[in-house]
Order: sequence, then structure tokens, then C-alpha cells
Amino acid sequence: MDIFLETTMEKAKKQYRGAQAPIACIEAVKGAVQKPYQQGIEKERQLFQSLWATGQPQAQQYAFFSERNVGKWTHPSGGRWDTVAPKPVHTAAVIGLGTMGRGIVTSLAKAHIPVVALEQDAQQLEIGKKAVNGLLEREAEKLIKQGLAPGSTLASVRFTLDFADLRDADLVIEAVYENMELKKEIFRKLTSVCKPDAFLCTNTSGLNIDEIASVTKNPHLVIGTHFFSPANIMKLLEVVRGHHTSLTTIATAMNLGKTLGKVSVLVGNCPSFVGNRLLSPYLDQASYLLEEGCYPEDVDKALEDFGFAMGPFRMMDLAGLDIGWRSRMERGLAGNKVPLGTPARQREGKRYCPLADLLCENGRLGQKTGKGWYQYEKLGGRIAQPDPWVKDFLQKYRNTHQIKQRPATPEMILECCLYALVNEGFHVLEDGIASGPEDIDVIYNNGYGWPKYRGGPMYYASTVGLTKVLDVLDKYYKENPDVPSMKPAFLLKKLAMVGEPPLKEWRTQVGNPDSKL
Ligand SMILES: CCCCCCC/C=C/C(=O)SCCNC(=O)CCNC(=O)[C@H](O)C(C)(C)COP(=O)(O)OP(=O)(O)OC[C@H]1O[C@@H](n2cnc3c(N)ncnc32)[C@H](O)[C@@H]1OP(=O)(O)O
Repeated sequence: MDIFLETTMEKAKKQYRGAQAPIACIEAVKGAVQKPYQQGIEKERQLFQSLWATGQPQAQQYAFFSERNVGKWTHPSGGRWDTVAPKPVHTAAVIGLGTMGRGIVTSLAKAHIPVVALEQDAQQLEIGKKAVNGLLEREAEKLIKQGLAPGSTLASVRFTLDFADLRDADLVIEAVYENMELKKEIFRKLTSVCKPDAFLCTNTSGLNIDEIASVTKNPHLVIGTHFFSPANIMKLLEVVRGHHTSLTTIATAMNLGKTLGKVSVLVGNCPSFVGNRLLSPYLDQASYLLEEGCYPEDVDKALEDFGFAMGPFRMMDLAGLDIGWRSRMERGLAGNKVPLGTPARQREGKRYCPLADLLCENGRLGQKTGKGWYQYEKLGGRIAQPDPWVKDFLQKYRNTHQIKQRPATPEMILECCLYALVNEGFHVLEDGIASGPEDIDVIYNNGYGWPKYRGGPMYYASTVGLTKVLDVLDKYYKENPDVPSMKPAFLLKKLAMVGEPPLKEWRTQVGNPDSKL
């Protein structure tokens, strides 16, 4: 049975880009789909549950089913957030108006939640204000086109430099850059100026929520709300539970995601959480491919032909290369915390690629600086063009380090990048950071431009065949023992050994992990 879920051909073409057959089918089954779709969520849920019950569903059915069911499972933490009432958020505040903060403010305003937006100095505030106003104007134009009055649909945004203006906020989202000391300083201020029952959220892409919470008076009100670039567009909200986070705080953050029109996924607290934890080995592989002879456009093309909205290098340029750079500096992998005498291409005895760090040191942070892995038409431009500077830089780098060149086919590019990502997904399941493979798939489908018609990375691995994924990883790891992220995960081996059960049974194979959920 072919079921496709987009309501218009225009949406479907975007959603299923790269997939030939489904688009043709959408027209054919449109009537059948539209009906349950329009009857609302409960009907959809029933329909997909019945499909699910019949066995392994088609990828896009699965992707949709997972999206609608995310977080519905009992979390083995002694309590269920979805049995607790969320608190209303009448007023919110956002700290930091960089790439992420701007998008978050816009999302809140779009969802009719008045926002106080705070920056650290007058110049940054002015730049941020201009950017937010630009995004809001765009939203207003869209509303006008729909015949709606923007004044009644976009909530107000008040810009300030003064923390005292945050005193009435029900919920604050800190979105400053990735630096633990800076985040702690802000949370110390928040805990003294905000209402005692205000929820304090951090939009970190991977820092320890418990450490941030430790400087507050009420760690049970602290939670990670991880948005994805562009934050006003991407549908994912990773909600990161800390050790002390209360069920009410989780329920409120999950509900806020819903109010913002996002898909919220609850995850555990570990370095880089779920999405970026899987992204890290994927990006490492993409960088190794550059060392060995590829150019950013070759790697991006292979992954975009696979169906990704953006290949890894265009995506890094969009999000800003400084996010990863700061995170690596925090972890002592880049910058002046690296011990003297450390080989350029090695960290802690493992292979390391410093190319992204070198780009950042050259001021190439991506779209926002007009240059990154590509060059752009202007600061903040979006049209990525291959840059002769990058080509020259890569050639010099390869010569300096005398790196053996290895021609990579698109198939090899896909295997290296995707299997590394999937392997980390199995580790995440072993560690109890995500409640099931479906949650990982929802994260990728909604936060990273993964082609939904392929179901998500874990579903994709099941369609490739776990034994094949295992064999390729095994072969690669034997050839590259200094890349431990390619060592097949125990859970992958176990699932391959027990005959590759369908995804819905994977959770039972994890056993009884020390779940962080
Ligand atoms: C340990 C490792 C640490 C690493 C740290 C890395 C940290 C990473 C953080 C992240 O956030 S990762 C980034 C995740 N994001 C993605 O992967 C995005 C993938 N791209 C997409 O999904 C799509 O390309 C898109 C951005 C949604 C654009 O969609 P589409 O191609 O269909 O284009 P349009 O329909 O024209 O645009 C829709 C909407 O998006 C706006 N937009 C488009 N391009 C950009 C851009 N380059 N920058 C900002 N915004 C963009 C565009 O204006 C449209 O907006 P509206 O008109 O609807 O307002």
C-alpha cells in the first residue's frame, strides 16, 4: 500500500526530492491520503498504527509514523513527562542574537509568544535587532499573502541590554556561543534576576546541561532546548534532560516545541546529545575525504544526490563553522589547549583532521562571513560557489602532510559518511540517550535535512541490511584502526547476529541500559 503524506505536489516534490517513484504515486493515492490526513491526528495515528502492526512499513510511512509517536514511550526514569501538565509560557526571553538566537526569537514571535531579546552590548543588539526585524518582516509578508493581519499574528519583540528586563519571563532561552564559562556566568545572573519558577533553557549544541544547571538555585528548572539552523525554519527541537530536570520542566519544553510548530524529541545528556553526536563521525569522514583528494563539492554532491537537503560542507557553512570550532576548543582538540608537540593530524592517539579549524583561523566561518568551505555572493549570502582559494589551500595541505591520495566514488563517500553516522546511532541506543531508533530517525528527518523518503538513518541501515553495514564498517576499521568511530558498535553486531529484527524490536535487544532518559 503506497501512502504519501504531503498535501500538495509542491510540498511533495521538496520532501521527496531525489525519489522518483513516490512523487508519481502521490497523485495516484492523493484521495486516499488526503482524507485521513484531514481528519486529524488521531485518524492518522490509527492508520499508521495499523500499518505498523502489519510489519515493516515503507520508509515514508515509517518516517511519518515515527514523527507522530516520538517521545510517547515510557522512559525508564521512574516517571513519564507526558503524564504531567506543562506550564503555560506567556512571555519568553532569548539571550544572544547570533545566528541561532535570531531564529529562536522569530519562532517565538510567530507562535504569538511575546519575547524580550537581550544582547551584551549596544552594537551587537543593533545588529541582532536588524536581523530579527528582517526575519519578522518576511514572516509578516507571508501572513499578508495569506490575507492575515501580521499585527494580530506576530507577537511583540522587545530588545534590551538589561538583565532586569527578564524578570517577568516564564521561560528564558540562552543562545550565546558555545563556551561553558560564559553560559555559567549567564545562568548565575538568570537565577538571581528571573522569577523563582522561571524555566531556564540552554540552546547548546552539546555542552553538559548538569554543569550549567549546577550554578543555579533551581537545577530542576534547567533544560536543554537545542534548535537547528535555520532555527526559524528547521522543525526539530532536541529537548535535553539533565539529571535534576523535573518532569514539569520536560513537559513544558516539549509543549513549547509543539507551540512553535516543531517536532520535539526528548534525549539524554551526553556530549553533543543525539543529533550532533551522530554528526561528528559523519563530518569527520567528510573531512578525511578532503584530505585524501576530494573537494567539498564532490562530497556534497554525493550526499545531495542521496537526498540530503544539503551536503555536510554546505550545511556547516549554513550553521557556522565556529560552532564546531568552539566545541573542539572547549574539549582541548583545537586552539591553545592542545598540548605542545601534538601531531597536527592526531588527537589523543586518534586520527584528527584540522581542516575546519584552519578555515576558522582564516576567518572563514561560513555564510555569515561570506566564506567557508565555499564562497558566497555577500556576507550572509546563500549561493555556495566552489572557491579556488579552498582548492589551493587543500592542495597545499595535502602536500605539506604528504597524504596518500585515494580516489573516492560517490558510493564510497556514502558508505564512509553514512555508516559512520549510523554506527554512532547504535552507540546512542546502547547508552540510553535516545529512547529508540525511531527517535534518532525523527531527529535526522527534521533537523538535518535527511531525505524523509528514506525513513531516517537507522531505518535506512535496516534497508541496506545490518550485516552489510557491519561488514563495511569492520573492513574500514581494520584498515584504519586510528578511527575508532568506525569500529562496529556492539548493538549493531548483536542485531546482525540475531537475524536483523525489524526496528520496532531493536529496543528489546538493548537490554537494560543505564538509561539517561
Ligand atoms: C560535535 C560536532 C559538532 C558540530 C556542530 C555543528 C552544529 C550544527 C548545528 C546545526 O544546526 S546543524 C544544521 C542543521 N541544518 C541543516 O542540516 C539544514 C539542511 N537544509 C535544509 O533543510 C534546507 O536546505 C533548508 C535550509 C530548510 C532550505 O530549504 P529549501 O532548500 O527547500 O529552500 P527554500 O524553500 O528556498 O527555503 C525554505 C526556507 O529556508 C530559508 N533558507 C533557505 N536557505 C537558507 C540559508 N542558507 N540560510 C538561512 N535560511 C535559509 C528560506 O529563506 C526559506 O524561509 P522562508 O521563506 O520560509 O521564511
